[in-house]
Parts: sequence; structure tokens; C-alpha cells
Amino acid sequence: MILEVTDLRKVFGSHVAVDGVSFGVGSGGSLAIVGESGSGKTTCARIVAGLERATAGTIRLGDLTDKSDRKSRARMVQMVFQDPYQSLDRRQTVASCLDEVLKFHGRDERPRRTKELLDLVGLDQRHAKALPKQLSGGQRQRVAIARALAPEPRLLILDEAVAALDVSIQAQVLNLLADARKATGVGYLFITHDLSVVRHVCDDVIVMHRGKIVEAGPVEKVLTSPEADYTRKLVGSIPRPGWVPTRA
Ligand SMILES: Nc1ncnc2c1ncn2[C@@H]1O[C@H](COP(=O)(O)OP(=O)(O)OP(=O)(O)O)[C@@H](O)[C@H]1O
Repeated sequence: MILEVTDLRKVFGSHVAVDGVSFGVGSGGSLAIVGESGSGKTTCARIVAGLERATAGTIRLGDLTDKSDRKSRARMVQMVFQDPYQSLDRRQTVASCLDEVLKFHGRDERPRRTKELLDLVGLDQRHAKALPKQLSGGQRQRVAIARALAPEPRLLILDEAVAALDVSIQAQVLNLLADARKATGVGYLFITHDLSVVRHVCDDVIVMHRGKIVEAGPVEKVLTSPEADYTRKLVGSIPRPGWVPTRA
């Protein structure tokens, strides 16, 4: 297991945001946390990423300890957010953004590695010279994914990473995520409110509702025969294969 979370609890004031949640991600595995807004998904992700402290519970992330430094942590876990524009430096080209991360981690052959990272996310040399504002939303998210993969982390946390993209671009980014996992062996913790996007990227899913897990299991099983009423409602709102949007 690369990640083992046990009995996680987070209280903000008098509000219990996460209430006794346990889950794990195997090495190279992929787990989705699904639930509607306010169910506690992002709080779980932020605690795993070290951006927030748990009120109670334990998190085992590879061989990291409380004393691990920033570099060791960055090599273990990276995070991709919904809006890459906020997290990319607007004055920096794509190539120099990737080069900077590789340099920080003391990597050799940085131009070759930069090219490999761009290939991995389906970008080329033209994109390498571009500034974030010269790229589309989907391309910017590809850059954010390449940058997150640059330190070769064991776990990538994707928090609503495709939520802001058009459906067709969403599908491309989901495919690239599936390919990148195969190519690198990185594990994913994939946070989303949208159950329909987990099928291509995740093996397992937990469904959260009001801070608790209401259902957990392999994605295929949860999508085809959900047990909890809440999951049935979420699954019921997914368009079926063969579903064709009608024109108004
Ligand atoms: N820093 C904070 N201070 C106070 N309350 C918070 C804080 N962060 C989250 N919460 C509350 O905790 C609950 C869970 O929030 P969280 O962001 O984890 O849910 P979520 O399922 O990720 O929803 P969303 O998709 O809207 O981010 C919500 O009721 C939220 O208002």
C-alpha cells in the first residue's frame, strides 16, 4: 500500500467535516472519492497532501514521517487542482516550468526529461515555448499534470482535475491520466463530484456523504449494482452508454 488512511476525522469548529473515514491506495492503484459538494472529499485530500491537519486518525503515506522534509514529501505525493491557471506562473513558459521542478529535485538530463514529460501528456515543442495564457484550458491542465509527475511521485491527488473542462476535453485528459498511470506506475487519489468520470481512471471508489463513507468497492461493481440509496441516486444521474443528447 502506498497510502493507508485509518479512522480519519476532521472537525472545523462544531462542524464534523470528515467522520471516521478509512481507505487505502495500493502502489500504482487508483481510488476515486466521490460525493456531492460538502461531503468531505477535499478535506480528506488536503489532509493526505499535508495541507491540513487531521483532528484524529492516522495516515501512512509510503515511508514518510512527520519529520520528512519538503523534497521527500514532494517525491511521494503531488496534487493537481481544478484550475491550473491559478497554480501556473503566468510569466513562465511550459518548458521552464518543468525544468524548474526537475532542477529542484536534482534531476540530470533535464531537456530530455522535459520532452518525455511533454510526450507523456500529449504536448509538443510548440507548447514547450508557450506561456499559460497561450494555451487552452485542457492544455494547461496537461501542463499541471506533467509538472506534478516531474518529481516521479508515488501518489498523485487529482482534486476535481477535469471538472472545469468541456466533456470532449475531459475525455482526452481522462485517457491521458489512464495512460500515464500505466507508463509510470503512479497511484491516483481522484476526487470528484461526478461519478461518470471515474470509470476510465479508477479501479476502486468510495462514496462519501456528510463526512462518512456510505459505499466502497470496485468501480465497475459500484456503478452497475450500487447498494446504498445515496449511490443509487448518484448513479441514476449518469447518462447511459448510447445516450444521445437531444437538441432542444
Ligand atoms: N477551512 C474550513 N473551515 C471551516 N469549514 C470548512 C473548511 N473546509 C471545509 N469546511 C467544511 O467542511 C465540509 C466538507 O468540505 P469539503 O470541501 O471537504 O467537501 P467537498 O466534498 O470536497 O465539497 P466541494 O466539492 O464543494 O469542495 C463542508 O461543510 C465545508 O463547508
